[in-house]
Amino acid sequence: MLELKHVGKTYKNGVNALYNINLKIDQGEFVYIIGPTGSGKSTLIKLLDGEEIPTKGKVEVTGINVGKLKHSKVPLYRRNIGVVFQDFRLLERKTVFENIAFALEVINVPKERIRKRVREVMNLVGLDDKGSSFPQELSGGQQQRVAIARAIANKPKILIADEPTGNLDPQKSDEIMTLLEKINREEKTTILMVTHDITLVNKHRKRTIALEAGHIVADMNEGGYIKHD
Ligand SMILES: Nc1ncnc2c1ncn2[C@@H]1O[C@H](COP(=O)(O)OP(=O)(O)OP(=O)(O)O)[C@@H](O)[C@H]1O
Repeated sequence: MLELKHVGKTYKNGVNALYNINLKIDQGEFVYIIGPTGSGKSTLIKLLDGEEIPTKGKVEVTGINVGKLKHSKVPLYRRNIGVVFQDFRLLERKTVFENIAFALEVINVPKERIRKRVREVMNLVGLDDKGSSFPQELSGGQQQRVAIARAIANKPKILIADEPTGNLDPQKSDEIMTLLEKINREEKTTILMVTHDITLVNKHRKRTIALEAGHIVADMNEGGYIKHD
């Protein structure tokens, strides 16, 4: 479902961010991407969502050659991918319900379907009773749940979670992991999670891809990565 073949990325300023990356991720996998700062994790994600174009090789996602997509086709392609960030990025003036609904409104989903799906994902993330709350009225963990609900509302094939637990305490981080595992299981979403949280990686063991200075230095099926930045 996702394949990188001999992918290299050199930015315009001459920085080499990735070298000869070969990687295959199957539908339904849950994969961690770890590595020290500057190792190329964000670049890898940007190549997947079409924000950046590889300077070498081929990035293929759901059969689409992402690096060759026309600019005008990128928004439609991105509907395949949901993204969650460390800092939640919710719309402060909209309620929880509206935040999630908005993601569907912008892609012209009919109103009735929006209502149904928003209720469904609010239930999935355990926030049935928070529809009319505003983001500031929620805890960090709850805000991240809303961001996750919004990211999966249109049933993307891939969910990219970029340090989703970076702003949360260990217990809340654990709960978010459990939620992501449930989404992976129930919605069959392929999940790529970038993280610095080695405790989580060691506790919720999964395939773990480690980057260092633009190279894949390890790809471990059962995780259990013990190394410090
Ligand atoms: N837009 C850009 N232009 C030029 N160089 C860039 C750009 N984005 C990233 N880089 C460089 O590419 C390399 C990889 O950066 P990247 O952001 O992918 O690392 P990262 O692993 O995501 O780091 P972090 O954990 O700090 O987010 C770094 O040397 C960085 O300075």
